[in-house]
Amino acid sequence: MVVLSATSELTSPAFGRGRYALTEEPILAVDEIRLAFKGVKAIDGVSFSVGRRELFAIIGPNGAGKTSIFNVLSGVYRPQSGRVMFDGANLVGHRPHRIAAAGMARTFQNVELFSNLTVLDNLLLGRHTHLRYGTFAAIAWFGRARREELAARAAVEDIVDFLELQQWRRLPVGLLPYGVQKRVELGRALAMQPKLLLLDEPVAGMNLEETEDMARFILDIRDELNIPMILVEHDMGLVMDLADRVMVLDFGVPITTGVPAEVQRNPEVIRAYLGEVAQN
Ligand SMILES: Nc1ncnc2c1ncn2[C@@H]1O[C@H](COP(=O)(O)OP(=O)(O)OP(=O)(O)O)[C@@H](O)[C@H]1O
Repeated sequence: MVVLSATSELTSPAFGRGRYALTEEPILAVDEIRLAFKGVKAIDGVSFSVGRRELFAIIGPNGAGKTSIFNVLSGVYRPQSGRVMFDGANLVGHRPHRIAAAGMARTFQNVELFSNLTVLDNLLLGRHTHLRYGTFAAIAWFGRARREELAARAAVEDIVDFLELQQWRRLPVGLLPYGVQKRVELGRALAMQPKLLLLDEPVAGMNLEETEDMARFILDIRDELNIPMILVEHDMGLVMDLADRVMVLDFGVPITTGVPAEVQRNPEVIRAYLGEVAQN
């Protein structure tokens, strides 16, 4: 597995002021969001921002509010208060499909693909948010419809190459090993040409080899495709190796946010989270 040292990158001239340079407007700025379910405070005043080249991780014990944050960002839940500025616009109150079309793509804890469709068709469905032709043009198959369809197919083939899915491209997704299905799901999110990618436990249930492959693809997405990401993941080794910064949540409240080396040393984090893991 590639091991990144976020601290050395921050001081490296190659990254200037770091991946979350304050001079650059962040792709995402979350301001004081709160969400409660019948008195249960799932998110209790959370603020953070994500830089345009950053891999930002959110960790915390079960029930800390990680998935709820993803659900607020992607429009599944509407927070009772707070703002979610995405590329300069407040997303609160927008429906999930509008947020996806604005450039926020998401993968899920459980594989959510059409298992009877091939890898290529699943990826083409991800691309669907970018097709702008109407029904008449689609039926007549001319002009813009044809051009856009050809562009979509070319983009999907690029993703197949990038994620090394060639050998499975014409097979139904349901027949593929779990680790490959998770990769196809990642591909479908990439097909949306996202400005920000939300990865919800991308290596959950994977064996070591599949985890290492996924870690490599995540780094390539950041470094070659220049797509910023938010990673929610229970695999601490993966988070500490990959993330530029980590936010630690406990009971819906951030305990700390910083580069992995700092976060790992924070006594409150050790007590609230890492300590708990160490005892298990
Ligand atoms: N739809 C819901 N209705 C009621 N309570 C909910 C709902 N969704 C989440 N919660 C509660 O909100 C809190 C945060 O849950 P959330 O799923 O966001 O945590 P998490 O950090 O993602 O946990 P895990 O690591 O187990 O996935 C928990 O107390 C949970 O029970």
